[in-house]
This record gives sequence, C-alpha cells and structure tokens, in this order.
Amino acid sequence: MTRQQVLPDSRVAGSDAQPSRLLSIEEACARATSLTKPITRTESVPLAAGVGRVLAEPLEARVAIPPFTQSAMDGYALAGGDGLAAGTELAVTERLPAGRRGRALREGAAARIFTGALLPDGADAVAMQEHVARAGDKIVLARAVRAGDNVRPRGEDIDPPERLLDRGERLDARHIGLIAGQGYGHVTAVARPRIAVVSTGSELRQPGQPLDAATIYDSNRAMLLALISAGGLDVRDGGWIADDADAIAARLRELAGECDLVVTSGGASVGGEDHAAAAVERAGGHAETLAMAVKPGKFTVVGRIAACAYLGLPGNPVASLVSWLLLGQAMVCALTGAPQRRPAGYPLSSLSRFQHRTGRTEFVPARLIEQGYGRIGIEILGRGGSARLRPLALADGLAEIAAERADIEPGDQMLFHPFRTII
Ligand SMILES: Nc1nc2c(c(=O)[nH]1)N[C@H]1C(S)=C(S)[C@@H](COP(=O)(O)OP(=O)(O)OC[C@H]3O[C@@H](n4cnc5c(N)ncnc54)[C@H](O)[C@@H]3O)O[C@H]1N2
Ligand code: MOO
Repeated sequence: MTRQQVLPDSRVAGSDAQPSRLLSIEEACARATSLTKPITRTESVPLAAGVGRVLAEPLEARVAIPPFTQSAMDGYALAGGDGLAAGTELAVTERLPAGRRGRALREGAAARIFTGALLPDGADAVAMQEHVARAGDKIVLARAVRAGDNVRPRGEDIDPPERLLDRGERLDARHIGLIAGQGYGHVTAVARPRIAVVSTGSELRQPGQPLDAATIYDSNRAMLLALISAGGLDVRDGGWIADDADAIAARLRELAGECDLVVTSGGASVGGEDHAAAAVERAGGHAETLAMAVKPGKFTVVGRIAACAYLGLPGNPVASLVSWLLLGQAMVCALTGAPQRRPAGYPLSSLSRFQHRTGRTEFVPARLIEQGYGRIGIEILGRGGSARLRPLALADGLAEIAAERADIEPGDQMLFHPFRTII
C-alpha cells in the first residue's frame, strides 16, 4: 500500500519542506474518522457497570414517571376542587405512608399523607402539614388549597411512549438513574473499544532502567494509558519499541489483530527518524500523515491495518495529549457511534499577555483566577511548549487561541476548556 500525506495544496516531501496549507481541526478529524470502522459487537451490561458505556440501541420509556399521581409533600390529602378556604375543617380518616394504597376519601375528610404516597381516590390536592392546624382527628386549613396543589401527576416527568435516550448516548450517572427508574437492570451497549498504546523512540527508558546520556523516561505511554482508561475504554499496554520501522510494524500487525484502534506515540512527523507511517505500511496497512493547523500537535499519522484503525501521535508529551483529545477522541466516537462533538469551551478574559503567530490554533495550559464578584479570568502558564508537562500539571485546563488571532493582550477573550470536561 502507498503512504500518502494529506496536504491539500502541497506535499511534505521531506523534513525541510513546509506544507503551504495546513488542515483545519475539522478536516483532520474527518480524515481520521473516515479510516475508522464502527464497532458492531454489542453486549448486555449490568447497570452498575454502565458508566462510560455507549448505548447500542435507543431507550424507549416503558414506565410512566411518576407511575401514579402522588403527594409531593408531607401533609394531608383532600379534595381541593376549585379551592377550599383557610379555616375549612376536615376529619382525618386515614394514614398513608409511601408504598400503601388507601381507600377512597369520603366527603369532608382528609388523609394524613407522606411524600411519594399514592393519592387516594377522591383527593386532588395536598395541604402541607406546615399550613394546617391539627387537633385530634381533625385539621383546620391555615391557607387556601385547590386542586393540583403539592401533587405530582402521573406521567408528569415521563409519559410513554417516549424516547428517553438515543443510540450512541454515552452513559453517566444521570442516565443510569433515568434507566434504573424504568426498571431495567441491564443496558445493551456497544462493545468497549479495544485500544492498544505503544510508545516508540530509541531514547526512551522504562521504570527501573537507568538513564544514560541522551535518554529520557517514557512519559507518554503511562499518560495515554491513564487518559484512555479514564474514558471507560478497554485499553491495553502495547509496550515500548525502539525507532525501527520493522520492529514497530511487527508489533502493529500483532496488536491490529486483537484491537479496534492502535495508538503509538513518537515518530509521527517528517524527519528521517520518524517511522510511524512507514511502519503502518510495512504492517500491510495504509497511512496518511496529517499536517494540522494546531499547536502543539501539528503532525499526526492516521491509518488502518486490516480492520483496525491507527493513530500515530507526536512524541512531544503535550502534543501527544492535545492530538489525542482532538483526533483520538473523535476516532473513539466514530468507533462507538457516539456523536462527535468537540467541546465548545467557555469564553473567559485573559489576564496574561501572550505572543501568538496567526496560522495555527494554539492550546496552552492555563489556570482559573478568581477576581471577586463572581468574575473569573484565565492566566496562561508560561510559554507552554509541547515538551513541557509541568505547566500542564499546574493548570486547570487548556486555553484555545484561534488560528486567525494575533497576540493576546490582557482583557482579550479566549476559549477555556476545563480538564474536568475534556480529560
Ligand atoms: N524539521 C521539523 N522538526 C520538527 C517539527 C517540524 O515541524 N519540523 N515539529 C516538531 C514538533 S512541534 C513535534 S511535536 C515533533 C513531533 O515529532 P515526532 O512525532 O516525530 O516525535 P519524536 O521525534 O519521536 O519525538 C519528539 C520529542 O518527544 C520526545 N518523546 C517521544 N516519545 C516520548 C515519550 N514516550 N515520552 C516522553 N517524551 C517522548 C522525544 O524524545 C523528542 O524530544 O517534531 C518536532 N520536530
Ligand atoms: O506542532 Mo508540535 O506538534 O508544536 O508540538
């Protein structure tokens, strides 16, 4: 198969060449996801293990919520009709905790009732106990009450037939509660994408190995494994390989047979020692080097080896993280059928001055600073740099500076992506 570099106007022929137009984030995502084959395997998953899973079929409502008209308060169920005036006296004939079915209410009577209890026949309202004076078996209303007061009508939240969740919904605790309320103990989910992470680079050393001249410890594999497993995916450690296209190809071939997506870090750009694309081809696959208008993370390799998608991330750790967030997450959505939405970010004012050359969208580590009166600004942490993980570890999120923007001055608006919502 041929190696192709996706550069709309010109090709990167070698490490000295520069493409005349870089791909936008959207164009690069479209290339990456076009090489990704959706997973068709599904499985029944116990609800308790459903967080992070993607629904394989839509969820239709089968139970009305609430399933019966119920009291919203602790108080007294009564027939409010067009309105009972303050001072009305009623006889208390029953006591109805939640879970009990009472008898029909007689005229002039009220039932002691508690939150969530079935409203007895003949009742259409509840007087809160705080608004009632009780004397023995009688109550006197302290406030007027009319039909509908403090009552939750049957089906007010969910009224079947209704679609509750679409196929492709990625479940979190809110969805689990909604599904449990329908009486389901399991959901049909898309099988978890099997993703392998491999780091490449002859300079890399692993824990326990000494660092000699010209070597560094491998941060990316551990970081990517952590990032991917936190997303509820079936991630496996594909190990570390030196800069040798044949050795990388052999590992890719092996992992492609058992995974839906193989991710490598390192060797993604266009230098003579950058083997990612060549290794994919030697493994019998197809690879494209993408040059994206993003900083960090300009070069990535996307491809396919048989049925398995491939993503080659840049070696610099911050570039690797940013490229995973942009392209890797889009590929995971394409695998599971979840909608691909790049987080919109929140516009906030910068407290910092920052030099930005137009042409590439830049992501920089930034911290939220409270400024009193509910105002928040963002401080950019240093010059960033795609090899520096430390500012990233001190940051609250990434600030996004659009490609067409010139230098940032204090007071300028930027988009802020909190780590809480993106990693
Ligand atoms: N002539 C050019 N050279 C470079 C360009 C360019 O446009 N023209 N871009 C630079 C940028 S920016 C990046 S990012 C890198 C991307 O290069 P590669 O993806 O080929 O990555 P490597 O060359 O293998 O490594 C880059 C850097 O990252 C370190 N690294 C690699 N793997 C790890 C790891 N697992 N843990 C920690 N650090 C890692 C590696 O030692 C290098 O320092 O290309 C630039 N060059
Ligand atoms: O473009 Mo590099 O990928 O800035 O870090």
